[in-house]
Formats: sequence, C-alpha cells, structure tokens
Amino acid sequence: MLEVTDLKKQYKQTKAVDGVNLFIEQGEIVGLLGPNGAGKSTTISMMSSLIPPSEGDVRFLNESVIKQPQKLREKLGVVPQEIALYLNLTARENLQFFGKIYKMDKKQLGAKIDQVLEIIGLVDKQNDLVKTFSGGMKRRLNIGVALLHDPSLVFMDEPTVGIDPQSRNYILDTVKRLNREKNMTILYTSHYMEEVEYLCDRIYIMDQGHIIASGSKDDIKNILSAEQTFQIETAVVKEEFTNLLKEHPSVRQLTVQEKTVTLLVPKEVVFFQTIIELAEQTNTELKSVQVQKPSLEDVFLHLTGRALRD
Ligand SMILES: Nc1ncnc2c1ncn2[C@@H]1O[C@H](COP(=O)(O)OP(=O)(O)OP(=O)(O)O)[C@@H](O)[C@H]1O
Repeated sequence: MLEVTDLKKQYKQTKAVDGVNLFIEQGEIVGLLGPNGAGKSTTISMMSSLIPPSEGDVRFLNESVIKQPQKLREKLGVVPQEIALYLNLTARENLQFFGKIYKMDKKQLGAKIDQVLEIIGLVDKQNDLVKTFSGGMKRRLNIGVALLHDPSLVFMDEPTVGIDPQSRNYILDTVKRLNREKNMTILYTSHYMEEVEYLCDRIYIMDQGHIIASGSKDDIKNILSAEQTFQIETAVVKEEFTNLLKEHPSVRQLTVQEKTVTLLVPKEVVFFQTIIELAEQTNTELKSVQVQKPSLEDVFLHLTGRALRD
C-alpha cells in the first residue's frame, strides 16, 4: 500500500531522518517505535507529504507521493502529536469546522460527525466547550478530526502522550477496533514499547534517524533469543557488586535503575549461582532474582546500549 525508500531529511547540521526504508501493507497496524528525537515525527511528516524529503521517495499505491500527493491526501488521516483544536468551540463545532475544511458535503457531514463521536466516545460531551475537556478527551477529539473523511490509512503520532491510563486504554482499544471493524491500515508511533507490543503486527524500531530493527514482535525479540535477562533487586546497589558483575566474562550488558540491576547473559550460562556468590562476596542484600523473557525494551537496549526512555 505504502512504501518508503531511502528517505532522508537534513536540517542544517541535524540529520533528522537518515535513510529510512519501510513498507505498510493494507490492513496492518505497523508500529514505529523510538525514543524522543529519533526522527519519527519527521518521517511521518514526509510520508504525509507535509514536508519535502531531502532525498528518497514515498510511494502510495505505486505512485510517488512527492510528485502526486493528491491520491494519498484523499485516503490519509493524520493524527498529529500536537493537539490541533479550537478550545472555544464545542467538540461538535470543531468537527464541523474541520469537515468544512475538508470540503465535505453538509448533509453527509452531520451523519459522519455522529459516527465519529460514537467511535471516540464523546457523544455525551459533543456540546461541551473543548476548553473544559481533559487531556484524554482532547486527544480523542484530535483522533476524531482525522477520521472525518473516512480515511483508509491513518498515521497516529504518539496519540497517548500525557494522558491518564483510562483514556490511554480507550485510545488503544479504538485503534484496534478501527483496524478490525473498518479494516483501517494504521501507522502508530510511540516511545512506549508496551503500546506497540499490544497493538502492532509489525514493528520498526528507530533511533537517531535510522531504522535499527524491523519485523514481527517475535522476529524482533528473537534478536535476543541467544540471551537471557536477569533482574536483580537489591536492598542497596553496591558499586563493588556491579563492578564484579560487569567484569564477569558472561555479562553482555548491565544497567542499574534505582535498586534493580539488569543483566544480559548468554542463554546457555547458568548464572543464578554466580549472582548469589557475588552478592555474598560484596555483602549485597538480594531481595529477588528473576529471569525475564526479552521485551522490546531489552532489544532496544541491546541494539543501542541505551534505554528507550533516556
Ligand atoms: N524543523 C526542524 N528544524 C530543525 N531540527 C528539527 C526540526 N524538526 C525536527 N528536528 C530535529 O530532528 C530530530 C528528529 O526529530 P523528530 O521530531 O522527528 O523526532 P521524534 O522521534 O518524532 O521525537 P518526538 O517524540 O520527541 O517528537 C531531532 O533532533 C529534532 O530536534
């Protein structure tokens, strides 16, 4: 449906996007995961033909979006990261306003707004001023605006940033529903790996302008299939303890977060006993030691040496 080849964007010294290749098939939910500043929004802006790339191409249904953006624009809905709503209008008035901008037929628009309000769960609040809305309600309305013209492809740029867990779950379920019931194709960007894990069929992981891994969730986690992750919770993390662990030839990676030490160790190594011995040697009080299945966060750490939310 959509294919991106060798896409680049340079802002003076900053290579915001540096050779991105990706594709989206009809009916998929594709995740674009990466920390702040990875280049996700810039990629989406170029894919939506909002900004021109420095190099590369975006093809929608086999036509270049850069030369011929019209076909894509008719079929595409974009949920921007920044909330773009009029606070002094009601929810319904906002949808009416954007419907007019899209030049939608007046009669059709009323029925479409009813449908959209249903999808985003704001029927009861449609006549309230947006300035009285919670962050989550504004985000839902922001999504509603992108759905007005019945797009078959939707780009959502971090649609759950800064909202309460209940609204977040509502949005995640709405995304699933749109995909399942309307066969909507969705590109979903996030820096929350658990969202992408929950929603997406295929995932691209982006960092510093590059795609550093891609594939199904299992494909990506298999990058780490040769390793196991230990999570060691201590009363106090002692430097002597972490130093001995770091020096151990089996330890591939070590991170410390508050009282928890996380280690990557080859799968074949029996490491429990070593952890206990090194803790005893350094008088470190262990609260628990757990072996974990790898998460996307672990893959990111493995590929970049940094946590996703640095
Ligand atoms: N208009 C611009 N002018 C100069 N630099 C820019 C511009 N837009 C983005 N950048 C830079 O390009 C890089 C990628 O930014 P981008 O917003 O695409 O990342 P992101 O992954 O979407 O992160 P976030 O989640 O914080 O939006 C960053 O270093 C950013 O500062």
